[in-house]
Amino acid sequence: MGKKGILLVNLGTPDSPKTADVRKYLDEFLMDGRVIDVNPVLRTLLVKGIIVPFRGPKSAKIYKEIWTEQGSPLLIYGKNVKNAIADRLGEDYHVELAMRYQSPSIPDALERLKQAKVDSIKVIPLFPQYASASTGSVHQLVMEIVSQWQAIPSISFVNSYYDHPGMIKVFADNTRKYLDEGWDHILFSFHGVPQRHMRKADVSGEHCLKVKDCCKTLTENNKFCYSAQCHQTAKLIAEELNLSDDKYSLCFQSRLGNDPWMQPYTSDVLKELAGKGVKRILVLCPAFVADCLETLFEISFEYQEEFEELGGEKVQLVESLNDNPAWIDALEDIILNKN
Ligand SMILES: C=CC1=C(C)c2cc3[nH]c(cc4nc(cc5[nH]c(cc1n2)c(C)c5CCC(=O)O)C(CCC(=O)O)=C4C)c(C)c3C=C
Ligand SMILES: [Fe+2]
Ligand SMILES: [Fe+2]
Repeated sequence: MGKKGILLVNLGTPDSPKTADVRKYLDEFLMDGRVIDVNPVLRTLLVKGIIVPFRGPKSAKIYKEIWTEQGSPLLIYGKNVKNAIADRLGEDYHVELAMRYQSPSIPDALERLKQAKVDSIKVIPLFPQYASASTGSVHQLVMEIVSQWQAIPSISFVNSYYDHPGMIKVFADNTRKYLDEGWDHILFSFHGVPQRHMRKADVSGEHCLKVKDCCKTLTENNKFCYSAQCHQTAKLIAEELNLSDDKYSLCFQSRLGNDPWMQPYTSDVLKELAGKGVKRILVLCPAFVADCLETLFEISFEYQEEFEELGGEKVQLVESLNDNPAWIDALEDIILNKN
């Protein structure tokens, strides 16, 4: 019998923080029709004509701030997790790590699984919540590639694990370490997506952004809604920490462009909290399994600065799952038990 193939996939990061590499990364990322989901001509004009030329140098500056001697944190944690889970699963498994954009690429990782003559492939996106722009894009590309193979092995795709008890517990345990430092409020800041993506993911066509508080609870109608899955993750972590409803709130960061994104925006919530006299905020980012530009810079630097200007004092990031051994336990359970 051959081995079982496991393909772990995260979003991607530039090969280096040089402007040319950041532009290459942004170009591949934002030309994805599941990310900028407008007609191809408009997308090409927007991405190649405006976003990449102007955002490239700005993003490169930020990447330089978070870059380490070993490279981009997102990739370093990805490699550590891949090695740890491969050790854990042992001889019967062949584990590969890929990035949806840039390297290591999905085509190369799939080729290695093919060369290893695996009997099956299980695709595990490193995104706890399903979004068309993240998990959907990974699954689409894997399907496109594997559909061209002569011999197609058994293949399965994990949609999400927003409520996995082991994962929830790692976020909660990471938070507990800070709790006795006296925080006025706890924020769950998730990466946002445009509201248009929420409408498209509504399998009923009658729920998301149409019903009051549409995504605050998870139902049959919104089970693939990224926002509903984010709310559920936050609720479960809050329950694990025994937080009362008034002690925490949820918000969405990283908006790009002028279209409305999922709300409330993190910046607006910071403004509101500062207005109420809140001084010290603890922030969790449970859309990310690893610390990356969005947490290390956006939360710890940009939102810290914004909050200070509003009269606040401290925005403290709770570290992500990274290569925490308890996360490896949870991931092992996801690999072995999730369909
Ligand atoms: C958690 C899952 C993610 C979703 C969903 C997602 C959607 C999404 N993102 C952009 C635009 C950008 N995102 C950027 C960085 C980035 N995004 C995610 C994850 C999700 N994005 C991660 C893990 C990262 C960090 C990568 C790293 O190298 O550390 C960036 C690049 C940085 C910047 O210039 O700000 C952009 C741009 C859109 C438009 C979108 C959905 C439509
Ligand atoms: Fe993003
Ligand atoms: Fe929804």
